[in-house]
Amino acid sequence: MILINRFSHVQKVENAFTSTKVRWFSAITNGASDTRQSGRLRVLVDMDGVLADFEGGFLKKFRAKFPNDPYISLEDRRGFWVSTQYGHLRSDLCEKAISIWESQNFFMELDPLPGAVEAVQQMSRFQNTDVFICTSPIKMYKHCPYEKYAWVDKHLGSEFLEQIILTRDKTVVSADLLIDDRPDITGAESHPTWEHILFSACHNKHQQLNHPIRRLHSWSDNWRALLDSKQQ
Ligand SMILES: Cc1cn([C@H]2C[C@H](O)[C@@H](COP(=O)(O)O)O2)c(=O)[nH]c1=O
Ligand SMILES: [Mg+2]
Repeated sequence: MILINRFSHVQKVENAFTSTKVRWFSAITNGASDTRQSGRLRVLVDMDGVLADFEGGFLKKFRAKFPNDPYISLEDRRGFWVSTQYGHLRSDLCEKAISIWESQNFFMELDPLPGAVEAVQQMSRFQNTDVFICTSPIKMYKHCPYEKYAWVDKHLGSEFLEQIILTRDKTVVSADLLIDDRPDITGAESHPTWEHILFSACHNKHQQLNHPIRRLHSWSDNWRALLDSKQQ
């Protein structure tokens, strides 16, 4: 009898855990209708290249660490992957580039992009609007995930630590808008719920996109109008 009772207790805990997991999972993966039904607008804001100056920080540290090697100015940057373009410049530069963002303090010391902190703070104070910072960590996890949290704490405040989503697949996160500088955002979900707003960056500003996509040219651009356009 005691054994049976113990078993049923374990079962209950397991069932509760499973149903919590299912609810949590569906909250993350369900369609836009969920966020709109709640009457709230959900906005995902990318970090590298949107809030934090990844490209500027990279170039400064690359030139300091490898002063005798060639580099690519921000004017000449093309394509999302810095490592790929440096690899084309000279094959050993790909690894050297990677060593920069794998170093301690790289992510922590990135400067905020002009107007980024103010825009996100204002956006998060809008009525019926939830803002999340949605960012992909590098696979070398020794410093990057910690430093991304520390960066948000430093520049946006500890209350924003609740709003961080670290994922290497943004397509499975449900929202109305994703503001991101990467032109091709793909993943397990072929029909993400969000509309991708391409944030202009040195690497994408010349790019002609073959699918219709709205751009935000900088944080001085009219991001409020983009949010308004998604309000029901
Ligand atoms: C340019 C570049 C970036 N990465 C890494 C650095 C960041 O962790 C992610 C980009 O994240 P986001 O959320 O899409 O902004 O990618 C990289 O590994 N190699 C590169 O060349
Ligand atoms: Mg980015």
